[in-house]
Amino acid sequence: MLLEIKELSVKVKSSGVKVVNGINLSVDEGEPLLILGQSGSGKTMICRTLFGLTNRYNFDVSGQIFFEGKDIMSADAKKRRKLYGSDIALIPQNPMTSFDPSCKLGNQLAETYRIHNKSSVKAAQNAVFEAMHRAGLEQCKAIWSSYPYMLSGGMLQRAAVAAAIINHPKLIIADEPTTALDAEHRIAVTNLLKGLCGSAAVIMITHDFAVADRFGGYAYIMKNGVFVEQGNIEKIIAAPENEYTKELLNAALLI
Ligand SMILES: Nc1ncnc2c1ncn2[C@@H]1O[C@H](COP(=O)(O)OP(=O)(O)OP(=O)(O)O)[C@@H](O)[C@H]1O
Repeated sequence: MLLEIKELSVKVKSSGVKVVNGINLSVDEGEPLLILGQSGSGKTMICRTLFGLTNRYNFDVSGQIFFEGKDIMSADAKKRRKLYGSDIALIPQNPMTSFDPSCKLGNQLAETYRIHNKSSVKAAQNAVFEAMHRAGLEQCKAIWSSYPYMLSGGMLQRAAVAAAIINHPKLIIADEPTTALDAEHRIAVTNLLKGLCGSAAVIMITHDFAVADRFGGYAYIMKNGVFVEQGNIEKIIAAPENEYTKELLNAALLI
């Protein structure tokens, strides 16, 4: 087992609302996993908790998150910093806001590599080109010298994938990575992430059943902070059991 989440809850202190309410989830090495649900169901909050991004002044977090058998929620900040960006990587929703607009992409990717590896500038550059290549980016030298605004949304999301895979993570969490993309790039980025499974476990967070269907694997359907249905995505799409899943599927067919 690579990742195991046990009885995870996140309560908003000001309102007392549990936006994540006692969820359990596990993922094995190299496996794809889906978390599906409408906007506001709590998908991103799981992600934020995994990365230690739930501010303790605003949220009460309880439960356990084990990565390779070790509880990362009780690990000290130094150990967690070592994990994030190396063994556990995030692909954020909007590539336009995930990079520093004032810094060339090559330098940003090289920095991601050098934070976790003591390396020469040349070795970092090679690692960047290799990651760009694996993320399906061509003309790596031109992209290295580009600022984020110079790339299309699809290319920039591939650059975000390159940043995520540059340190060969064991777990990639992709938080709605296709939402900001047009249909063609949605398919390409979904295929790209699917292709990374095997070398890494990939958790795909999405509200899009077409993306989920293409990605495949075991799926958790989330509503109001709880998982209302889980199982293989093909089976869920063919014969959803929960009313909410049926509503989501019907809505997807209407779009
Ligand atoms: N800083 C915050 N303070 C209070 N409530 C919050 C805060 N951030 C998120 N929430 C609430 O937590 C719930 C879950 O939000 P979350 O962002 O996890 O949803 P989501 O399923 O990822 O939606 P989306 O697909 O739109 O990203 C929502 O009801 C949201 O209003």
